[in-house]
Amino acid sequence: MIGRCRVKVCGLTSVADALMVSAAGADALGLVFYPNSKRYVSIEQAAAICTAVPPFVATVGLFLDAEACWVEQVLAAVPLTLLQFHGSETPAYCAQFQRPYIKAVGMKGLTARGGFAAYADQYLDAQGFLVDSHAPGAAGGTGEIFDWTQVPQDYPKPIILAGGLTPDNLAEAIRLSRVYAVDVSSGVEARPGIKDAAKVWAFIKKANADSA
Ligand SMILES: O=C(O)c1ccccc1N[C@@H]1O[C@H](COP(=O)(O)O)[C@@H](O)[C@H]1O
Repeated sequence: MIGRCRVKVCGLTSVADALMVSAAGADALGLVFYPNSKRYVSIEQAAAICTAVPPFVATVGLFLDAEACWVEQVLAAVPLTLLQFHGSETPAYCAQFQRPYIKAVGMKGLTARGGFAAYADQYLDAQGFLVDSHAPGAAGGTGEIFDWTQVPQDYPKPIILAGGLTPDNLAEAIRLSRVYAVDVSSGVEARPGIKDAAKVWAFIKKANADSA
């Protein structure tokens, strides 16, 4: 990692939380379009959030093994900057929307760094890879950490670290992983889908202090 570690805060469900997280200095906000999630947002809520966020804060739509027509429906109504595919979506599936995207990679079981590269290399047009704690092929968003020393160090595309990050463990996570960005959801919540302002500010302050 060179320079500041960027921060994505995921699982926003209200305009008020989106504005608070933006004011705290987040680079990106995540909106979960996976209907089984406790952080699921409707198209109407998501459109209101995207309209309200200030310039230069990216909006990221998270999908998990969604029907392509659901992704298209969201894209038609919500001005998203980036897509995040968090399931077992194939490279062809991810590419079909012709939008910038990141692919989540489950690190559990991918113990060798070569395993990561063999998987990630298939997604030729991905903008980057989000490494999370789930097993390959399993659903992510478990709130668990994994062995941060296994985060790929020399992969040629940006790596985003996710999974169980909190204001308390972030410094160690950044030190060991040296990633381009971190992504947090449950670690800065008061309860699922509702962010805790003090935790959000503490998390972003730590990210700024412990990178560069
Ligand atoms: O947030 C969810 O509900 C979710 C559901 C299904 C897949 C991913 C989900 N969230 C993403 O999971 C990682 C880790 O989150 P956490 O910080 O451990 O709670 C992150 O990328 C979230 O965006």
